[in-house]
Amino acid sequence: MTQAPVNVTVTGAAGQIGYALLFRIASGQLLGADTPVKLRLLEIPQAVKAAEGTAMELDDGAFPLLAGIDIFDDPKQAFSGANIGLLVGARPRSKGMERGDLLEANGGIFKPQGEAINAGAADDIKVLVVGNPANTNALIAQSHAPDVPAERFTAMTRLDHNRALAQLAKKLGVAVTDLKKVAIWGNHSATQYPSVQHAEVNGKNVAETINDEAWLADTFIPTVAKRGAAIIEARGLSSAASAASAAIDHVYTWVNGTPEGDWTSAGVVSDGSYGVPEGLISSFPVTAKDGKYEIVQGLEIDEFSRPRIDASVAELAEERDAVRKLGLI
Ligand SMILES: NC(=O)c1ccc[n+]([C@@H]2O[C@H](COP(=O)([O-])OP(=O)(O)OC[C@H]3O[C@@H](n4cnc5c(N)ncnc54)[C@H](O)[C@@H]3O)[C@@H](O)[C@H]2O)c1
Ligand SMILES: O=C(O)C[C@H](O)C(=O)O
Repeated sequence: MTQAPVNVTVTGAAGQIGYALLFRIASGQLLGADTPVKLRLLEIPQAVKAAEGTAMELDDGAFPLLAGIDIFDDPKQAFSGANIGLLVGARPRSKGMERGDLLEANGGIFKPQGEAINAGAADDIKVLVVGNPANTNALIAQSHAPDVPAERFTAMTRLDHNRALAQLAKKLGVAVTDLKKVAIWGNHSATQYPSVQHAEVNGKNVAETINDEAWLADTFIPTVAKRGAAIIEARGLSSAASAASAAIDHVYTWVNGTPEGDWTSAGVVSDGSYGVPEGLISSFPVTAKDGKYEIVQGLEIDEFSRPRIDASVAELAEERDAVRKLGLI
């Protein structure tokens, strides 16, 4: 160990993503093999006992980098001193629940968590919201943390990015590492736009190499955009290990940077780039350097891409308007 432990707060710690995520954090995959971590787990009171069970298993892993585990049911305590916040716990949609009800229920979670981050997190706090609807939950939390730079709040679309890489690698018969500059635009929802407009396979344009616009429009895009629903249909539960893996990737890249000549995708606060209204937390192609995600600038957006980006961004604006109406932002 070469440095002081980093405090990582994980909400929804007793849930299925939490179970897949915590062991990878403890093993050093979130921040690197030289960085010890202290876990601060947040759960609702009814699930604290289950979180304690997971903590017992973490102890039993004898992870050299795991410097401590604390469990809370109070966001103020859980986020006190947090350097990284992984906001996984959210209210799932239940039978008969309308979209507005879901947004309101999640507002009740992400507003106090944003306030707690504002009140007590470390100055270098980085937040990743995984719990759905991730972009709008991130917006709610961010809007209640006025003292934290807005760009420290991000929403997860790395799972969508990874799904896009996997589908393209299969189609092209290449390794995922042969692909560069794939991008997810917009919302982490079925309206998202997984784009290959600028993507390269071993230095060649992906769309030209595939040479099949119908496959891109009618198979690739819906497969990626609806993959979450397909996993729920197949497993009877939403994606967990792949979501945890993507959360690890998102934070690792944020801290350690993107490779030269490539980018990744993340939901970040819009600065107005590409016609995305300023302040919305939308997915963009992003690079990471010196601990900051930045939107890739200056890309030409073609006629195929423009309406698809706009449609997903319009959905984000609707969600923002709905939570504004509910007084949540
Ligand atoms: N962004 C993505 O790519 C992505 C991918 C997969 C799943 N998700 C979302 O992640 C979320 C978690 O998924 P899961 O499968 O782990 O769900 P889960 O139901 O197994 O676990 C959620 C946990 O959150 C806890 N929780 C609820 N309210 C809380 C609060 N106020 N504070 C702390 N904990 C709270 C619950 O007690 C539960 O243990 C869901 O919203 C899911 O839709 C997002
Ligand atoms: O939980 C869901 O609704 C699906 C999840 O966001 C996913 O993309 O797998």
